[in-house]
Amino acid sequence: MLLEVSNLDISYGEHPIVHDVSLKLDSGKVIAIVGESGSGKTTVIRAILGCLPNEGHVTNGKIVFDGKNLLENTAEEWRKVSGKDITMVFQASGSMLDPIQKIGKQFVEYIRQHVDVTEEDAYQQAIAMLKRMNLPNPETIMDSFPFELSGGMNQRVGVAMGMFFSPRILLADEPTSALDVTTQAQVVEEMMGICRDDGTAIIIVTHNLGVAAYMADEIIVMRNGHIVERGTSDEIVNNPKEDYTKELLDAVPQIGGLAHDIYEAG
Ligand SMILES: Nc1ncnc2c1ncn2[C@@H]1O[C@H](COP(=O)(O)OP(=O)(O)OP(=O)(O)O)[C@@H](O)[C@H]1O
Repeated sequence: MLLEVSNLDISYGEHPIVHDVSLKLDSGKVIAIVGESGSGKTTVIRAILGCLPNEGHVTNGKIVFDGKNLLENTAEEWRKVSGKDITMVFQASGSMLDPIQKIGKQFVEYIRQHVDVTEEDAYQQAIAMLKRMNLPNPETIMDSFPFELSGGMNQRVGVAMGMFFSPRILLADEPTSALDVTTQAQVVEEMMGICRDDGTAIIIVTHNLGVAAYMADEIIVMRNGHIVERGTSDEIVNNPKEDYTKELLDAVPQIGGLAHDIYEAG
């Protein structure tokens, strides 16, 4: 088992937010965590990456990655794992990219933080990764500021950085939410293609049950910090047990009528 999260409780300050969350993830598999805003989805994946905000802390449970409980990691051990073995693509790619630095400078620095390569090598490798994300004219992109690119392009840059080290686990926090439906589908497709090639496992956090059903082997439904239902995409979309899950499915028109169609297509 690549990742095993058991009985995780998380608080912000004195307030318990996430209760008794468990999940198991094998290499190459995809789990989607869905649920309404504030249900605790992002908090769970931030805990897995060891990047809860200051006041956030795990109060109970284990996060075992590759046989080791990450919660016992020293700061140095976390640094080695996060950004390389476990990476995160953020909601708005903008939040990952510095708005006042060119993409190329950021990408090259990111690479050189983790591996000892020359600037030129890092540059060439970054270009190759942008090509894998189907970005046209990667040299021009490297020479651009984030605000000079479209949302879809920034998103692809974020995914390219997140995938650069062929992480064992990619944590994707609504990686497509800022994009229109067609671009969403393309970016998801590209991200999954690279993950399949590299054997990367994914945990994706999303409001979009269409995206979840299309991508995921397992869907976990969260509400108020609790897991209320879980199952295969087929089970959740075609045979939901909980009223809450049914409500999320009923919201499908709001997500473009995609859930069923996309699942059938997938
Ligand atoms: N830094 C923080 N300090 C205090 N409370 C927080 C903090 N971040 C999140 N929370 C609270 O934790 C709860 C869960 O938030 P979280 O962001 O994990 O939910 P989410 O399901 O990912 O929501 P969304 O879909 O809107 O991103 C919310 O009630 C939120 O107000």
